[in-house]
Amino acid sequence: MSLTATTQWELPNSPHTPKTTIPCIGYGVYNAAGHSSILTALQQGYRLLDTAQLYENEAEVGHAVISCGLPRSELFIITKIGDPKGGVEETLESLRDSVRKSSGTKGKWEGGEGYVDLFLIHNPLSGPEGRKILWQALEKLRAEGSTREIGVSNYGINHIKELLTYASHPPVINQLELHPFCPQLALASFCASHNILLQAYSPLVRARKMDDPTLVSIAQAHNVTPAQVLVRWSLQKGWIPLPKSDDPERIRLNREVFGWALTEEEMAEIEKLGVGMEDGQGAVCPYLVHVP
Ligand SMILES: NC(=O)C1=CN([C@@H]2O[C@H](COP(=O)(O)OP(=O)(O)OC[C@H]3O[C@@H](n4cnc5c(N)ncnc54)[C@H](OP(=O)(O)O)[C@@H]3O)[C@@H](O)[C@H]2O)C=CC1
Ligand SMILES: O=C(O)C(=O)[C@@H](O)[C@H](O)C(=O)CO
Repeated sequence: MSLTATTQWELPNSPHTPKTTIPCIGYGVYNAAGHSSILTALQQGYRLLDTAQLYENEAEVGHAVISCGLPRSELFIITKIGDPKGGVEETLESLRDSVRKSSGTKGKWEGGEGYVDLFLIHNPLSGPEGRKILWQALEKLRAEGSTREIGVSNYGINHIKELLTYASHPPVINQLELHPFCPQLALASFCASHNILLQAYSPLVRARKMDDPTLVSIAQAHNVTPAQVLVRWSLQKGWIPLPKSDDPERIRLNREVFGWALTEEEMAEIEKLGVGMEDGQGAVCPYLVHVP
């Protein structure tokens, strides 16, 4: 299948018929400057926005959803919760608060129409009991229609195996740090074998490798930037990259990754950059997939 700017992937583990689809690229808002950057991203064609309780900008995402002029059905809004707020019911209230903020409107449980498309557990740090409370609250949120899908982030193989012992449906997505310097090969292959799609966070390696000679030389060959090579590599791996920028020109360019492709040889050359970094040595975020 050829990739285009409007390609959507089906979520194989979606419990819905037809299965929910998700844009193949998104805009991440961690540390983003706010409403104006988010609106620029939407104007430039991004339709997926990735926020979190931690980022303290869910309300700015909600404001953009309401003010951007696009039909809500064209947007895909993701948010995340880090830890439980007591038991399942208290945690459900916290999830609902996020839905209200991120959708910019009242939620269904209070007579409104607000919903998000995907709610993730941000990381596995709350331990086995906490993770179970979070998932049970998320299942309730999905059951009432306040999120279409639920999933995880920074989950390692053991966390997913644990989740599968009590989940009514497997997670649709695992959002991970994924780029050439953090390839997470074993985890990526485990997720693929369980139909869990991968979202690639920090796909630009937080701009730390823009002068890497391999990336620079491949970028020159295609008359693009090293950032575009990183995003295109991620797409061709079958992941959903979430590049972040506050610069309008970079926001535009980071998504100009269609209509050209990396060759198999270039893909393999970039893959080699991660040899020896399979256990997270090249990670730029705290490496969480091995926490108990
Ligand atoms: N689930 C999780 O635990 C995590 C999720 N995420 C998600 O992933 C998103 C992206 O990850 P993030 O960590 O922000 O890192 P990215 O890899 O997207 O890098 C962002 C950095 O790269 C710079 N940059 C962007 N475009 C270019 C370019 N074309 N050339 C040079 N520099 C550029 C940005 O600066 P500038 O703005 O000035 O352009 C910024 O400093 C987050 O916003 C968040 O949504 C991120 C981390 C953890
Ligand atoms: O962006 C996120 O979702 C994160 O959890 C990370 O950015 C994390 O907070 C971090 O990078 C701390 O340095």
